[in-house]
Amino acid sequence: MFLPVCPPDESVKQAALDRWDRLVKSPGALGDLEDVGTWIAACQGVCPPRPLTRPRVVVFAGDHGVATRGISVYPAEATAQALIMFVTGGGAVNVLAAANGAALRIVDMAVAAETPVPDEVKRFKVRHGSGAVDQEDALTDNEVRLAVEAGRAIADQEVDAGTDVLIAGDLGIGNSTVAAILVAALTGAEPTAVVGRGSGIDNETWIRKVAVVRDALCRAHAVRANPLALLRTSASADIAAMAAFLAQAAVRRTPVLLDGAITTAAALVAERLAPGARQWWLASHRSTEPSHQLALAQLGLKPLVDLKMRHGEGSGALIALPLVAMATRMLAEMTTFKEAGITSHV
Ligand SMILES: Cc1cc2ncn([C@H]3O[C@H](COP(=O)(O)O)[C@@H](O)[C@H]3O)c2cc1C
Ligand SMILES: O=C(O)c1cccnc1
Repeated sequence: MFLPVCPPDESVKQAALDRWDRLVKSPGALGDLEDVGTWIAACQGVCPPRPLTRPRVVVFAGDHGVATRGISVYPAEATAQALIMFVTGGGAVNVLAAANGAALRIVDMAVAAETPVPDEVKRFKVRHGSGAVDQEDALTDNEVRLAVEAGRAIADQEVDAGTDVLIAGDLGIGNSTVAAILVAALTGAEPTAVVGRGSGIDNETWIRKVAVVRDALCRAHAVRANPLALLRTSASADIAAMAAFLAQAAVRRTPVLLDGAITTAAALVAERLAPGARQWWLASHRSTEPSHQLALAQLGLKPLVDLKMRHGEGSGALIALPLVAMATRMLAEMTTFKEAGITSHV
């Protein structure tokens, strides 16, 4: 369904590692940033790497039937209100995208309400709200196919428009419940181990959320080995599109900064849609959601920063973007010991 994923360039990776050690600093002095710069160079297939100048963010929005189970601080209507707010500006993602000079695209995949947003925002809309996955499938076979096609097409459009790094963001009340279900289904973790505070829920709501995840897991169990069937049964149109977007970015050899619990749950499924895709992804930050930790562990990714964020929208990835951009520039632009005429004792 997805073309094979080629790994980032191994010989360029070696050239980058070699270059870091010739730059005017002691070996390893820039810590994890050296790995980040090396990764960007290997993704670009060139060392020194080009500076990151054309980041693009895509926010995938949709409602989730489980929101009616009382598992969020916010009512389901907040999704549509936040969607309008993103389109007009004022969300964290708007501020952070602007601060980074990143192009921002908002995509309504399955928001329940009709909203006065431009047609292009709704162009890929699959339905009005995805099914409540504790009791019914999120999508039909046709809808999951449309959502995956949308995610793939959006990745292709963004890559073809010229980008050097992509970010996916999420919007949808109840989506931390759906993320927890997917992570539990794919890691075998218990509901109590994946369920967190989401938008800030209290203990009583947390207990309800665990029960919803437990019920949904019974339905997910039979299909967990089949990523498309899992998306249809237990995800949503927005998360299905996000998974396809992450997979296709890797197919198109474009690095992606993952955000928090929701994008990383989508990434867990995307790695199964397009094995090896994870080599094109960087874990930007560590969300406070426990499902995020488990998903990152399965993907073998280590978060760059931990600011105790749990916001989604791509906010954690946009916070990490300047670090990635600076690591890339240091690898490209710092002078070498030889050029500077500096010698060391070793
Ligand atoms: C105004 C607003 C902006 C948001 N931006 C991200 N989220 C995040 O919080 C929600 C997930 O938490 P839960 O699973 O507990 O509902 C999602 O909308 C997610 O995108 C927001 C939520 C709200 C209300
Ligand atoms: O980790 C996240 O991205 C997250 C956590 C809670 C709510 N929304 C997003």
